[in-house]
Amino acid sequence: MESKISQHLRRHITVFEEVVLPLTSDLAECARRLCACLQSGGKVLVMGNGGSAADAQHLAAELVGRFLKNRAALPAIALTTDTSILTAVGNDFGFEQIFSRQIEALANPGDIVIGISTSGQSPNVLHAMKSASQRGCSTIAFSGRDGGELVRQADLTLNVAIAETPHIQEAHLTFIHILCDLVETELFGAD
Ligand SMILES: O=C(CO)[C@@H](O)[C@H](O)[C@H](O)[C@H](O)COP(=O)(O)O
Ligand SMILES: [Zn+2]
Repeated sequence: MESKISQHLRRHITVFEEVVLPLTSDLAECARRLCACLQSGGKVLVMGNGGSAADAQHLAAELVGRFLKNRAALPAIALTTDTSILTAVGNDFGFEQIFSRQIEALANPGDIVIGISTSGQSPNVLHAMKSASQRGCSTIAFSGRDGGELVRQADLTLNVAIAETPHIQEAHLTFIHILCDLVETELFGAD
């Protein structure tokens, strides 16, 4: 058991050193776009499946509530939480439309739409990113492996180019914390 634990932790460290650290300037660009969007009255819409749905909710919670600072609420919506919408749209229109339908209902030009997918191939995320672009939103992908179709659709991509889903997800969660930290500091100042 101990060897399995150290194996996971060693791989985590390697991934962060070799794959995540080189994404520093992309993360900074992502933070700049989020700040510009929020400063001009836009909002953030975020989605993903499974563990990435949890990540989407984590990001929205830290923007609406707080990351570390007590400050004004920031507008962010996870498209993964309303089970009535998800079941009605999934049942009546198809699972690939559960996020795109909400984009059609909620997204305005200038909003940022973030799609989180470790494979970059989930049809419901791809469909929503397409709808977002058509509505004049800026799109950001958190992806993995070769980025899949998602990176071809997104305006900006943070791709964790490894094969293991759990390690990709661990990197995505770190992106979320770094971005919340940068947005909070840029918009509300360092303490
Ligand atoms: O968390 C995990 C595996 O670590 C799973 O729940 C995983 O998120 C699900 O299989 C998702 O459906 C995968 O979707 P995606 O990341 O390829 O878009
Ligand atoms: Zn997981």
